[in-house]
Order: sequence, then C-alpha cells, then structure tokens
Amino acid sequence: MSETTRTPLMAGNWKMNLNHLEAIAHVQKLAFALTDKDYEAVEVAVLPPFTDLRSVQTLVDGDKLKIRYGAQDISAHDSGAYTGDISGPMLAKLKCTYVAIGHSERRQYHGEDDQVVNVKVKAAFRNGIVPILCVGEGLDVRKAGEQVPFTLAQVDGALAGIPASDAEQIVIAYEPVWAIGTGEVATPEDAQEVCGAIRARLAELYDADLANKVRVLYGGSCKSSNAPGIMAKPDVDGALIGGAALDAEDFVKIVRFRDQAVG
Ligand SMILES: O=C(CO)COP(=O)(O)O
Repeated sequence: MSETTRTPLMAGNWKMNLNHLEAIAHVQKLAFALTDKDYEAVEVAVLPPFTDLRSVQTLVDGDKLKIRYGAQDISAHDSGAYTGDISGPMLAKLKCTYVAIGHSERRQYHGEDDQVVNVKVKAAFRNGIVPILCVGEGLDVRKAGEQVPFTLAQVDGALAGIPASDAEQIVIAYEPVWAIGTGEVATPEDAQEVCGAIRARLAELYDADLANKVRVLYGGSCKSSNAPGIMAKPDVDGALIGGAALDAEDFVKIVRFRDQAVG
C-alpha cells in the first residue's frame, strides 16, 4: 500500500523522566531548533509525565508553538473514585492531542491486558484525544517467529467495538519489546514486516481507505543514526522515541530524517 498522504509523526515518549521545570527547558530547546519547514514535513509531539503537562501546555499556548503534546496513559473512567488515575476530560482540558495506550511498560508493570487497552482506547476517543496504541512482541515470541500473529491479536483486541469514524484517526506504534531501551533496534525489514501486517489488518477490519490513512509508527531504540533506514519503509510513518527523545539534538535530527543518508 502506498504512503501517499500520511504525514510522519515523530513522538517523544519521555517515560518517567524530566520534572516540570526540565520539561519547559526541553520544549524550549525543541522550539528553538525546529523550523516551519520541519513542521511542514513532519508532525512533532512530546508525551511528558502527567505532572509536566500543564507547564508544557502553557508554553505551547503562550508561544503558539507547533509542537503537539499528549499523555502516556489515560483512565478508562471519566471521573470518580479511581485514586491515582488521570481522566480523559482532564487531559482534554489541557488540550492534549495524543495519549499513549498499552505501552509495553504499562502492560508489564501494571498488568494491562488487551481488554484494559480497549476500554482506554474508547476513553480517549470519547474525549477527543487521539490514541497512540502501542503493540509489539517480546523476545520469546520473536524467537518463535510469531511476531505478526501476536501483534495483530493485540491490534484486534484494542480495536474491538471501535467504529471506523474513530479508528481512522488512531495512531498505532509497533514497538517490539526486545528493542525498547536495549539499543537493539529492529532492522528496517523487521519493522516493515509488522507495520505492513498491521496496515493489512486494518484493511480487513475496516477498509483499504481507512488503512491507508492510519499512521503506523516504529518504536524501540530509534535514534538519528537508524531512523532514515526505518522511515524509508513504505508502511512506517514515523517513530515513537524513548531515550533519544530526551536528547533534544538527536530528537531534532530524527525529525529531519529525510536530510540524512539512508544508512
Ligand atoms: O518505548 C519506547 C517509546 O515508547 C522506545 O524506547 P527507546 O527509544 O528508549 O527504546
């Protein structure tokens, strides 16, 4: 399938890093470096910890920055007795564009399964926030060669009951768990295999038009040195970046992946 109209999304997942003051400094660095040309070519987003979001919003609003931002998780519920949770209406009030859902660290450390991910995807859409749905296999699954069926089962689970009018806006990030924070990046071919399979599944679940609209990202040890090769693949429409997103210079280089030779 062609990549014709999809604008790549480069989203920095800060995970549990940078307090609200560091967040302001970091976004200022990005804002200083990024140009209108960058924003025309690529959509740029940051996903800071909850405690940073108000500061980031104030900076982005006040200076009319073109950087988008979002959260790393969302409650399945819109309000009530859910101690420690943050709701969709709260994120919408802070003008979050995106929310990451089902990140492997949430699945691993917080026991989130496909059913939980599904209700969180619904909560995001209910509140006008675009989910960045994270999927991907662990090393054992990869070694067994089962990465495609495993990842597609996660996609099926997350999208159960989601109408096409919502699904066409979703972003799906393929993040093989064995590549996250390990320095062991997937090859461009590995990324294409699963990202292409995800798009084909969207065409089956919905239709080819919708599948052609949805951005499928790669995540896992993505850096400026390996981004050009991975982004050159037809079904990879950007990246979800962890460690390298904390380095403003490298993150900006990833945004400018087209300026670099495919290595
Ligand atoms: O989990 C990730 C982004 O969500 C990827 O993390 P790293 O880029 O640090 O491997």
